[in-house]
Amino acid sequence: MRRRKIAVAAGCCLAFLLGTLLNVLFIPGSEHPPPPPPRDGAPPSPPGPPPEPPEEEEEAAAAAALARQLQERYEEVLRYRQHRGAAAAGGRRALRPRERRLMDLAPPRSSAEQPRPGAPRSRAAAAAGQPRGRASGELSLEPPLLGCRDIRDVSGVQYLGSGYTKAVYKAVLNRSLAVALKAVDFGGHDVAHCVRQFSALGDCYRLAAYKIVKEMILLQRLRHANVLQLYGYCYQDSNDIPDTLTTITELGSPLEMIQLLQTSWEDRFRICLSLVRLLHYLAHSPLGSVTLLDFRPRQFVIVDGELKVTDLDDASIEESSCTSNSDCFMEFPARNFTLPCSVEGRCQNMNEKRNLYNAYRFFFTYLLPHSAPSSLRPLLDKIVNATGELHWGIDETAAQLERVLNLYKSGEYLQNTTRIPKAEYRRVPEAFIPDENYRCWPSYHHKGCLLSVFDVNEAIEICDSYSQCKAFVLTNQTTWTGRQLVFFKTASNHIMPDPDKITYVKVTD
Ligand SMILES: Nc1ncnc2c1ncn2[C@@H]1O[C@H](COP(=O)(O)OP(=O)(O)OP(=O)(O)O)[C@@H](O)[C@H]1O
Repeated sequence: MRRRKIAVAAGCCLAFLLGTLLNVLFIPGSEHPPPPPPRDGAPPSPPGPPPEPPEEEEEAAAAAALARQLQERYEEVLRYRQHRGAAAAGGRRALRPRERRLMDLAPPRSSAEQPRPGAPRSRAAAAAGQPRGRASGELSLEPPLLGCRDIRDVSGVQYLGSGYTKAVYKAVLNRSLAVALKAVDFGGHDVAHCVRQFSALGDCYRLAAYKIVKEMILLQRLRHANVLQLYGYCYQDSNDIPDTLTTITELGSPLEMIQLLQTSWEDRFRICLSLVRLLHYLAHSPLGSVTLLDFRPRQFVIVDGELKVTDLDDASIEESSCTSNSDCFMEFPARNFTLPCSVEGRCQNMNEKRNLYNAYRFFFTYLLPHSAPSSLRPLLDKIVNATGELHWGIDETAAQLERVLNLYKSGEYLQNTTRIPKAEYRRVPEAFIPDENYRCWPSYHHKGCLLSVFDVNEAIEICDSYSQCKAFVLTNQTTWTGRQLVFFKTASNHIMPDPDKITYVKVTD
């Protein structure tokens, strides 16, 4: 079972986090980075010297444990950097300078892997502007790549959030581009816990920074509309630690479930659809089937109404090995599943199914059926039930959600409903009613009743069903599905000219 993460209370650590980040951001990187500090986690000495006193033995054991963890994280990062096929076929190839830099956090194992003292620090940045071909195993950050110089003079720095390992800030670059800056949270649980255990800030920083390197590699390799975009990165010395890493990514807003529950079905459906498109991509990704081991809503952000995954440090491509079905046991708080063990000794589609069940329990049950158009309810209920029972894989689930989208966009979902208007309406072209608003739910406008409709008949149907509705105004604005936004009004006493709008006034009740 995965460890339970402890959220860092934003307020209490804000000052410290901000200080840390500002240090990271504003201490200019030297052109010649110092060699890495000596590792605290040196392996225990080979047999020969006289036995050490117990305290020193304990220290050596702790150092060895930390070195092991560093080595494991380093190897994990390598696995993600190298394409699976390439790793199996060709072994390791020489690293290009930019990749070299990314792997500078590696625990040195041989002289060949040691970061070279005196190597120009700005190498990665200098190479950054040049396009690179995409080869398997390559971490090529394509232009426009942002780097240290871009975040040296930022404005509007604002704390956004933090978790177990990282702290995230909003910043405006060049007074124009708002981005998210992510760095290891020195005050976070991960570093604090490690320092308590090993008293080695430098190596504890590195251990945590591997998570950012892994995330950065995955953001780079998993290219999809619902994966947050990586804009660049910066290595700078900070807090006596050389080469602290800050990533620069697309900015989103944290996903607030309570807020989402108050939005229109159309917008909630968009979140579910973007999640399913993401999971479909992850199941068939260039790295193999990727599972998100930490699937809480806080691992996602919203960008222009679309859901995007931001936290990838807990993503995994390992498919569990098995000798029998009982090895393929998936445990969730309210349900357990046993998946079949394939003849190749792998739990079949476990990564995909884990994602899907988490999508069901964290998203679909809350967001999909609630206040959906009544004719779509049976299909939506079927999707919720099938994913809750893991009867479908991601391909079928994605196909069914796309079907819902088509029914909704094409207006086909309205065909089964009886559409006989109760009242008569007078059409007033190029006209608008500025006031006479009433509130309704879920409205796109906080003061008035602004809803999306497929066509004028649907608007009439809505106005007929509200006793306070006496008129409505078709705007020239549309939602993400192309539906028209309509203001519903309590009266039509003041009609104003507006070339982009059409008003309909109820003439009989
Ligand atoms: N690009 C972004 N735009 C806006 N907010 C973001 C962005 N990336 C992350 N956040 C916010 O910052 C928080 C912490 O980021 P992240 O999840 O990467 O850190 P973490 O330490 O791995 O967290 P956890 O322990 O929950 O896994 C997130 O919960 C999210 O709300």
